[in-house]
Amino acid sequence: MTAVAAEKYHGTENDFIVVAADAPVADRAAFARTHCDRETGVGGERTGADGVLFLDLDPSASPVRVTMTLVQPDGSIAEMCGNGARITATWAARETGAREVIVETPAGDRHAVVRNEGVTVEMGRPSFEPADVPLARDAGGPLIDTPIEGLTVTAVNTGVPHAVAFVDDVDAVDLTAVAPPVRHAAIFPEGANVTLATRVDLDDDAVEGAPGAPEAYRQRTYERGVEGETLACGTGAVAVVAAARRTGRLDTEGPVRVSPPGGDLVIVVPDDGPATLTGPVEREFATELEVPE
Ligand SMILES: N[C@@H](CCC[C@H](N)C(=O)O)C(=O)O
Repeated sequence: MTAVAAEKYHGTENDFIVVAADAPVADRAAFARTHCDRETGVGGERTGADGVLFLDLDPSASPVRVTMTLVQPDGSIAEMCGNGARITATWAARETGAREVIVETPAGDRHAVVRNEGVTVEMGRPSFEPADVPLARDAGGPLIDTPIEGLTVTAVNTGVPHAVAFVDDVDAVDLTAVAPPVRHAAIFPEGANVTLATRVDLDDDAVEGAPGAPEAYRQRTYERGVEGETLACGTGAVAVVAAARRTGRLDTEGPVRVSPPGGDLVIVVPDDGPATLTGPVEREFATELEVPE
C-alpha cells in the first residue's frame, strides 16, 4: 500500500486535506471519498474533511503561482472554493515565504494576500446572468427572489453556483430537509449550493475579526459535492453580500461581516471590481495517508 504526505487545514472550520499535485494518487476521487468520510476518514479534531486540495506550486513565478484542484467528498471537482483558496495561499506562503500568491482555479486566477490577521482572496465578479450561474435555458432571465422548491432564492455565480435565500432566522430552518430539492432543482442544470442568510444587528452580536464592518449577516450553506451542510463556505459568503446588494437589501459595497457557524468572514462586493473574501486560516497537522488500491 502506498502512502502520501498530507496536511490538514481549515478556514473558519471549512476543512480540507492538502496533498501535493505530484503525489502518486492515480484515482483522486477514490482518495477523496476515502479520507473525507466523516466517520472513517482522516483523524484529527473532526474526522474526515470537506474535500482534498491537490496543489501544484510554481515557486519561480512572480508572484508565486499555485494551481488548486478541489476534489470533493463525492469525487466531483469544484470550479472554485473561497475557503480552499485561502488555505491554498497560506500553504504556498509557508512553502515559499511569499505573502502574495496567485491561485489558479478552473474559475480563473485569484490573487491572494496572506497576512497574520487573515488571508484575503479576490473572488472575481459575482454574476446573476443565467448562462453564468448556470440556469436552465427556459429560465427566462436572472433568478431574483424567486420561489424554487419551497425557498425564495436569488441565483448567483461566485465561482460556483449559489441559490441564496434570505430568512428570518437561519438557525430556525431545517437546512438538511429544505436544501436538497433546491440543490437538485431542474432550473440548475449543474446543481447549486444552497445558502441561507439572515441580517443581524451588530449591537446584539460581537464584531470579532471584522473591524470596520458595520453590516452583518449570519450564513448557513448546504454544499453540492459534500451533499450536506459545511461549517463555512467562502463563495457562499460572497453570494450572500452580492445577492443582498442585487435585491436592494444592502446599499453598501462593504466591508460586510458574514458569519457561518465556523467563524467570521469579511466580504467586499464593489460595483466595478472583484469581490474579496477575508478570514483566518489554521493548519491543523501533517500526516501520511494511504492511497486506495
Ligand atoms: N466550500 C467552498 C465551496 C466548494 C464548492 C462547492 N461545494 C461546489 O461544488 O460548488 C467555499 O468555501 O467556497
